[in-house]
Amino acid sequence: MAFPTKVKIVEVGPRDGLQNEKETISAEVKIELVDRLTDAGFINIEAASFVSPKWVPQMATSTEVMAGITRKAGVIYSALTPNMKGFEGALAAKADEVVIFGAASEAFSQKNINCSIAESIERFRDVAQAAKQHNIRLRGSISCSFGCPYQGEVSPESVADVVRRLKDLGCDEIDIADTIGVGTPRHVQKVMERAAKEFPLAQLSGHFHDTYGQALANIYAAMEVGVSTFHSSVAGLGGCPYAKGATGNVSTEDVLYMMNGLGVETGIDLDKVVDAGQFISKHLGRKAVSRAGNAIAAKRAG
Ligand SMILES: CC(C)(COP(=O)([O-])OP(=O)([O-])OC[C@H]1O[C@@H](n2cnc3c(N)ncnc32)[C@H](O)[C@@H]1OP(=O)([O-])[O-])[C@@H](O)C(=O)NCCC(=O)NCCSC(=O)C[C@@](C)(O)CC(=O)[O-]
Repeated sequence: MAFPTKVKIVEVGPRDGLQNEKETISAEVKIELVDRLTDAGFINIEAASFVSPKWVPQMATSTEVMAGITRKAGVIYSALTPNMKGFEGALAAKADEVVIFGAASEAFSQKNINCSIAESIERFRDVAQAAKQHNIRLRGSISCSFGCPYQGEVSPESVADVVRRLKDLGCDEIDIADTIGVGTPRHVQKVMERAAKEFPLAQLSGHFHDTYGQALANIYAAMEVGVSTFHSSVAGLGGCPYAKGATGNVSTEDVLYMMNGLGVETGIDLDKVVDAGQFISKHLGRKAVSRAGNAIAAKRAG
């Protein structure tokens, strides 16, 4: 498989990045963040999550955020929808894509969405049908594809099994997620190649957290086997509420810096992403978790 010359970067900072923040972030700040990211050129931004506010309080403003953002034609604004209640919220908020999120680990499925993998697929079936009826794009996400904080090892076969089930539900894209950032490059290639036997490689994406500092290497390794869609988070925001110790997604600024150096097209303006990263980091009162973002900001400051 040829090394991609062009990649799609899905910006997940406004959802995955912010969902774990303890202090409530106002809808206005989230809206400004999404608008800055739209202006930077992303064609897919994960902006909201229609989950129980008791489970993830930070996402309770999702309706306001979706209503307040300035949408650009052609940009897909995605929202997480674990069940029909979530789907109804996303539909009312005019999400362009809904995300059903399961896991390759039974233990994580229980902790994250309070049901087994098989039960989750049944819940997702209704969401998938509704999404198709309303012509809304459907994405599936598979947590713990490289390891689980509760059960440890996760086999490529377990990932492939969930990929097959999500494919049967009609997903347009499927994310292979390293929730706790334990994957390493050869492992990533093995899992991606196995997943690609079940679902077209062009519609698979890599969602890497950088907990063990492997995310950029893992992205490069996934590109070597032909994966061309990746998730990242501005300023390296994030951490999963149900994966203790998990740090943020790989930082978007770092990914873009690497892609620019490789001459791989992204369509995204790195300088504007650095600005967005500095904006949200300032708001959160801490430094961005992005080597490239902080280096560029420091260079600009002289
Ligand atoms: C899935 C549920 C809802 C099941 O939770 P449950 O308790 O089993 O659900 P339930 O159907 O029994 O409902 C219980 C209560 O929740 C309400 N409820 C039920 N559904 C909704 C909804 N959609 N929106 C708002 N409220 C909802 C429902 O109305 C009821 O309210 P009550 O009567 O007690 O007042 C719950 O477990 C949940 O919300 N979990 C959140 C999980 C989550 O958001 N995790 C983080 C995102 S996943 C992630 O970050 C990983 C990813 C995608 O990034 C990839 C990776 O890196 O791994």
